[in-house]
Amino acid sequence: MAAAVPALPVSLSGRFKGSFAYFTIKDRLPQILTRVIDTLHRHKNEFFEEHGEKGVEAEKRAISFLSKLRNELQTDKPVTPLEDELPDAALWNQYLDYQRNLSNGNGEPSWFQSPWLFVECYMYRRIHAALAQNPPIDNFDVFKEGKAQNFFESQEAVIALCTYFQELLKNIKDLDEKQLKEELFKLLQVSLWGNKCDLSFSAGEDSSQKSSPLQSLENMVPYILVNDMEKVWSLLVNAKKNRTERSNVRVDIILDNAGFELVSDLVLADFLLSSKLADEIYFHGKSIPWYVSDTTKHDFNWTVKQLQSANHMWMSRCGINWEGNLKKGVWVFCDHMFWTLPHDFSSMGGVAPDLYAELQKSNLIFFKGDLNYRKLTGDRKWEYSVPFHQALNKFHPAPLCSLRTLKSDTQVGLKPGQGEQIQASEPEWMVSGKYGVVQFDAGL
Ligand SMILES: O=P(O)(O)OC[C@@]1(O)O[C@H](CO)[C@@H](O)[C@@H]1O
Ligand SMILES: [Mn+2]
Repeated sequence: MAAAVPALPVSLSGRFKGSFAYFTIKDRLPQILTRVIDTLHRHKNEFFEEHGEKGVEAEKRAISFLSKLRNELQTDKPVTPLEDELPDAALWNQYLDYQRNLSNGNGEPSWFQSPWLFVECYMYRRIHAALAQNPPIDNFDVFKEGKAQNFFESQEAVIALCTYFQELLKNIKDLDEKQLKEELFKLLQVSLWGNKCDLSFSAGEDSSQKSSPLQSLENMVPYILVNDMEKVWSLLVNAKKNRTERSNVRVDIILDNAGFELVSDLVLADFLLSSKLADEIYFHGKSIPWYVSDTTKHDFNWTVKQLQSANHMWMSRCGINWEGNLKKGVWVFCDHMFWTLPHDFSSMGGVAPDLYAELQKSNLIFFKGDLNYRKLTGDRKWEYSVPFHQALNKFHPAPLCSLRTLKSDTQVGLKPGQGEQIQASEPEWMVSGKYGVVQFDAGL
């Protein structure tokens, strides 16, 4: 007889009063909406100058749509179908129907009763609709200023990282395997801790990298709760050894935040190419503004341009090399609608088979950040010691590795008792961003 498939644990949700999801929906999401409304107010003159009265009217309509949204959220109203005609609207509405069926007559899906992942994604999709439906301001990214500010405030850390990296490049050809591995580990950690710098967590408050990103790495090792860096190294070294002329080693990076985190990911990607551990890197960003600080194509290109034209030799050297990588096609930026749908990744094969097939071509996929971790593991109340492979729930396009600082209360793959022990002395350990994981799954 086939072994019974264990039922999935319940989804995190605002219905659990006092949980992190509850506080996020109650406090942080309305705060984010208020900031978005303020941003539009502040740009009123600009809209007028650019588009005349039409621009101001569009701004007013967007603001009233967003105020209505904030009210629906705060009074726990049912989640309503999307009424716009954007390309993903039908998929969203199908997903809402699916949630209706799940609630099994227990009322309509609503902000505090439905899964947190669903309603939080839905809020960002409605913010997008507020703008996209209102030309001529339909291309305005309400989060752009914050992302740029985060980048500029991290300037010193960016300089420190670019300088370190350009020094490293000078003698990268002479490094033996042990030294290469050490450098990989350093840059993996910089990219991991770079994930502290997201803006939805702080509801848009300053969250830039102030100190040198390389200095304190050693002191932070004890905070890496699952550390699979050795596995990442073995995979890359073996892929390199087995590589033939026709089989390139391909690494994919599912990006998270713009600002310092993105720079740390680009440095990691450059290292993988320059060390010949990989031949090509595919970056995956968001096709609409998302979770305040996530990287869109515009943010990606803007960042490379900023580095290129920086008034600092090593920063601009990085930017010039990266632009070159994009031109040569050894770096590729992609976006896909799936990344901004509410589905967790176990449904990618069904909902976005083209994206799943694309990821299957990869030798190794890095998933950056907390939201990607939530989507990898379905955003559920897992026991801490459940194996990562099990929580992935059949999502295995290729070997993958999550680089994530803990900013939401879900975590798997810990040793028995490990989570409980930290919980006893630090009740905020899962949501403070102080802990991180480098968590690998080999796939099949
Ligand atoms: O994915 P990221 O940028 O690391 O984090 C996104 C995030 O701040 O947004 C949610 C809170 O609203 C949490 O899941 C998470 O902490
Ligand atoms: Mn993010």
